[in-house]
Amino acid sequence: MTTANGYQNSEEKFTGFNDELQKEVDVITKDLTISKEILQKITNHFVSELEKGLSKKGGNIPMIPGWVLDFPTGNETGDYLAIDLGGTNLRVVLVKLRGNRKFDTVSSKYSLPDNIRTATADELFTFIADCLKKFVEQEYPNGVSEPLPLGFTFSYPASQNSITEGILQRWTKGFDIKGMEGKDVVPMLQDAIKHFHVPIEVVALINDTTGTLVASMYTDSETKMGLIFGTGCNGAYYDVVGAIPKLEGRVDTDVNDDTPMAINCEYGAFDNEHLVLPRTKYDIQIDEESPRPGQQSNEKMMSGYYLGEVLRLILLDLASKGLILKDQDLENLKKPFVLDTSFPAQVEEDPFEHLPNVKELVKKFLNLDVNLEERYVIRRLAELIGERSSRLSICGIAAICKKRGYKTAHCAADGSVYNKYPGFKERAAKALRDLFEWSDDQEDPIIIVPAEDGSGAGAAIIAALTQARLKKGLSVGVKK
Ligand SMILES: Nc1ncnc2c1ncn2[C@@H]1O[C@H](COP(=O)(O)OP(=O)(O)O)[C@@H](O)[C@H]1O
Ligand SMILES: O=P(O)(O)OC[C@H]1O[C@@H](O)[C@H](O)[C@@H](O)[C@@H]1O
Repeated sequence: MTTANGYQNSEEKFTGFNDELQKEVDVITKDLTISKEILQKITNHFVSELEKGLSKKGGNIPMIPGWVLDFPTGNETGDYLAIDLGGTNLRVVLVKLRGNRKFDTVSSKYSLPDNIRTATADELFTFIADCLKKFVEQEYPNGVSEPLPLGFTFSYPASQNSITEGILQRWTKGFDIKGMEGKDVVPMLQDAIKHFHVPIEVVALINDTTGTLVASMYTDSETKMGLIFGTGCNGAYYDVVGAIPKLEGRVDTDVNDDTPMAINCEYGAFDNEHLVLPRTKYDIQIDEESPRPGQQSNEKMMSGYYLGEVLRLILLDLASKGLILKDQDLENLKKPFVLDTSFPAQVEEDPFEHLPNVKELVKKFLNLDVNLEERYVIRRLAELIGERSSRLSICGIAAICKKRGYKTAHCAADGSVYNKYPGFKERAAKALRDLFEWSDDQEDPIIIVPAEDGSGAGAAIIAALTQARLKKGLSVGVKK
C-alpha cells in the first residue's frame, strides 16, 4: 500500500482483511501476478508469432505492411491535415512541418458520440466529414486555393495494398458498425468529404502506431518503435522488405530486400490461441461477452477499454460470494463497462490511509457506500490490475527488440493508459528490467519514452513522404 499518512478520522485504521476475504484476495493476487518467468515465456512466444505474422501462412498477429518505405529525414515540410479516429475520440490536426526536425500543430478533439460504436457507416463518416468541415472553416476562414492533403489515422486493423487503401479486417475496442469489415475505408471518407464540399484530398491511410513511430523518429532518430497504450494496445516498427515473406513477388522494381517497411503489428491479437497469456475467468467472460469473441486476447487483458471492466467483474464476484457490499443495491455494479479505466486509475491515486477519495469514487460511479475494508480491497484490486497491464504491455516491446536484434532502443509510447495511469511508466520499466535481467547499476538500454503526436504529425509526415515518393515516380503499394 503506497499511501501517505494523514488520518482525518483516527479510529479508521485498516488492520487486514477478514480471513475469508483474505483467501479470495490471495487467489486473485496469484492469478493477476505476472512473474519474470511468465514474462520471459510470453515474450519468447511473441517473437515467433511476430515472424509467423510476416509469413505467407500468417498467424494470430496480422503484421500489416503499412507502405511507409522511407525513414523520415526530419526535413519534410508543408501544411497537412490529419484525422485520428481512435477508440474514444476523433482528433483533427493541422500540422505545419517546418523541417529541421521541427513541426507545429493545431488540433481539435471531438468526443465520439456514445452510440457511434454501433451506428451505421454513413453516420460515422458524416460525423467525421462534419468535424473536418468545421475545422477547415475555423482554420482557413478565407478558404483554400487547392485541396488540403490529409493523412487519415485509422486506429483499427486495416489491410493495405497501398498507402491509400485500408481494408478493415475487423472491428476492435467494442466497435461493431455494420457493412465496413472487409471494405476499403478510404473511399468512404473521401466520398463523405466530397459530399460536404470540404476541400480535402486523402493522400495516406495510416495506423496510429505507424504514425507514432514516424513522428517520433522525425524528432528522435533513436526511435525504434511506436506504441499505443490507450483504449486499445498496439505497436509498429520498421522491418525490411526482404524479411517479409508474404510480400515476395508483390513489390515493384523500385523496392528491394533492404528497403524499409513500417509494420503495423496489430499485436492486440497476440495469443488468440490462448497458449501463453494467463487469462482469468474474468478475462474469459469479457472476451465471450464482447462483440468479437476470440479476438484481441492480448488487448483485452491490458488496454484502457477493459481495465475498469476487469475490476467490475471481480468486485461483482466477491459481492456474489457475500464477501463485500453485503445487502447493498448492486444494480449499477451489474452494468457492463460502468467503470471506465479512469476509475481504477483514480483509486490508485488516493493518497490517504483511510482512502476517502475511493469512498467518493464508489459513490459516484456505483452509488454504493463502502467501509474501510471494502475500500482497501478495491484499492488492492486496482493495483493488481494496473500492475498486470503494465507488465504485459512490455512483452510486445521486448519481442520486437529480440526479433530485430535491437540492443538499445527508444520505444515511443502514447495513449491515456501510458500517459495517465498512475505508476504505468515505472511498472513497465521495472518489467523490462525483470525480463532482460539487467543489473540495477547499469542504465536501461531499452527505454519507453513519450511519443510525438503520431496520429497528427505522424500522419502528416507520412503524407509528405508519400507525396515525395509519388513525385519521383516511386511505388507506394504492391506492383500494379
Ligand atoms: N486517468 C486515466 N488513467 C488511465 N486510463 C484512462 C484515464 N482516463 C481515461 N483513460 C482510458 O484511456 C482510454 C482513452 O485513451 P486515449 O489514448 O485518450 O484515446 P484513444 O484510445 O481514442 O486514442 C479510455 O479507455 C479511457 O478509459
Ligand atoms: O489509439 P487507440 O484507440 O487506443 O488504438 C490502439 C490500437 O487499438 C487496437 O484495437 C487497434 O486494432 C489498433 O489499430 C490501434 O492501434
